[in-house]
Amino acid sequence: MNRFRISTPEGTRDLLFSSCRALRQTENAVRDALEERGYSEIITPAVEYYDVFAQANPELDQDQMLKIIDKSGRICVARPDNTTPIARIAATRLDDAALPVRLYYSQKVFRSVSGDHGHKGEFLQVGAELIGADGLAADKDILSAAFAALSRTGADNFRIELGHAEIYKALIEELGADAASSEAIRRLIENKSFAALGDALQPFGSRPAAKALSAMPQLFGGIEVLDEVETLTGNVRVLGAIAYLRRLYQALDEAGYGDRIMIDLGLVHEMDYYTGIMFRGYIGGAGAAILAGGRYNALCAKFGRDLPAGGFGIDVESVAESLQGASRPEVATRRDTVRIALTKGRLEKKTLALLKDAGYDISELEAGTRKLIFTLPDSGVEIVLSKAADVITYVEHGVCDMGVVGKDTIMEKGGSFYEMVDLGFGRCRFALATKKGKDVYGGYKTPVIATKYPAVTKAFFNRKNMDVETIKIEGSVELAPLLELADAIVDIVETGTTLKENGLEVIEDVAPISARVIVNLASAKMKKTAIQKVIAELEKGLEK
Ligand SMILES: Nc1ncnc2c1ncn2[C@@H]1O[C@H](COP(=O)(O)OP(=O)(O)OP(=O)(O)O)[C@@H](O)[C@H]1O
Ligand SMILES: O=P(O)(O)OC[C@H]1O[C@H](OP(=O)(O)OP(=O)(O)O)[C@H](O)[C@@H]1O
Repeated sequence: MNRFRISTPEGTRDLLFSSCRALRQTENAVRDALEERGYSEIITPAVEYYDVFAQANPELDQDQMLKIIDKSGRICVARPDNTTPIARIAATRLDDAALPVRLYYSQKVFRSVSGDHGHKGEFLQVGAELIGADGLAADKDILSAAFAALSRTGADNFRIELGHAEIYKALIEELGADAASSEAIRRLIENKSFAALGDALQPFGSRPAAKALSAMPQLFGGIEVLDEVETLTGNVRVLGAIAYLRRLYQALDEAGYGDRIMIDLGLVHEMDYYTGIMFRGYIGGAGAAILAGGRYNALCAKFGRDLPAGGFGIDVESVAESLQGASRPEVATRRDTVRIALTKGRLEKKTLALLKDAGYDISELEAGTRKLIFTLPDSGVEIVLSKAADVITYVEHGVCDMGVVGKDTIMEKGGSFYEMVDLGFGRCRFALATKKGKDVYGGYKTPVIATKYPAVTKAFFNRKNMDVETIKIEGSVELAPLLELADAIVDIVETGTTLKENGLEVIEDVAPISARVIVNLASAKMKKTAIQKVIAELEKGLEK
């Protein structure tokens, strides 16, 4: 263990001096705002039984829970979420308390993260829960607390967006899709993948629910979005949810928060958890939501007491970091710039040609220098050149607002971002290939598959219910079966020339590939107009 004596575990870090002061200042501001609104603090154990989270909140990914085995062999987890233990307490220890009860917490949550991604494995959350109350007044109470808490931190550029769980639920039920298609459609709405969503809804023809669902990824922005949806569907549950959001907006506007409210009707994650309004908060300089909350009327019942409830949690560390950075001049510039990460190599030329067609001055990029960051004159656009996987990293962390990257890299690396446009160039495919005439599936031996894309390969064979052994190869993967290291390969095939010239052949196609535009989750909201403009210009170039 000597090796690890000077480092901290993946996703954790020490905070010293000014960072501590900034964090505590933000934390205390949020706490004060909640105390003033009548919320009382509770503290729950840092370690709880796994069952608390597994049964109550199946949305929490068990891979991401940091597990600990106690002396009796029972599985415990470092608290991955603050709301679930509070629901446990509300349903059990507070059964004779007068309702509603307003609770708040200021404590860490923990996640098991893999190395080198820069994802946090522990963060301090301050949040509030209003338990035993339902309806407009209760939702207004919770959201007002969220607005008041963020205002109290001194942040001047934050927004909270509202959505409603009922909208997707009602439309997908009206559509009558099976469970697998419903989940595929939900994912595409969540990722704002307009084009792919259109394809997934194709089999449902011109059904009104299909039309309304296909518009969902685009239904975000100001309050006018609510008018739009009313022209798209006559579904009474959806119209009820829209009318409710309108009333809630009005109530919050009267309380002085109208300017800070955005709408996103494509908020569809954690569907079985949220039962009514859902909301997310964003702040300039943070690449992800810094606040998340909503109504979860079914949670307390999982602990034996049926109580309506709603609440939110704020990632105070990200808020503090954003506030600390806000005074730097480059941060102010970033607010008005759209920074695009381009994949160097095959995809670069075509993307630059599209930008040039759209009227951007790319002469500095054409000059063939070794520079990596370019400001396109008089456009508010910056270009960053990077390797494919890094495009995702930069966009995910919000240091670039958008990126152009192949679907192959997206499938292999995953991550949290919107995949907004299929640019249609850089076309190729993932395929399973082997030496001519070889039977990869024959016999009882576990097949060995060489690939640059182990995650894609495992997912492919998983869908086939087959166990394979993968070996990661960095390039010219075709060598592996020729050298008898592997039975087959999963690799990119474009013309098929490389396979042919090496005596290999495709056994099966795995997935089609093309270049995609990805957008950072916070930038999509905070810089919507500027980003939509760039996207529209790229798309216009494609039509030519
Ligand atoms: N024949 C092809 N081989 C590989 N990628 C292709 C091909 N045709 C299109 N592409 C797309 O181009 C993207 C970039 O490919 P490129 O080879 O330029 O980068 P890379 O594979 O990351 O680089 P390197 O070859 O240096 O590892 C791929 O991610 C893929 O989406
Ligand atoms: O079907 P084709 O048109 O022959 O193209 C496919 C080949 O191109 C890619 O390799 P690349 O040239 O990027 O080299 P790499 O293997 O080092 O990534 C891919 O990995 C295949 O080897």
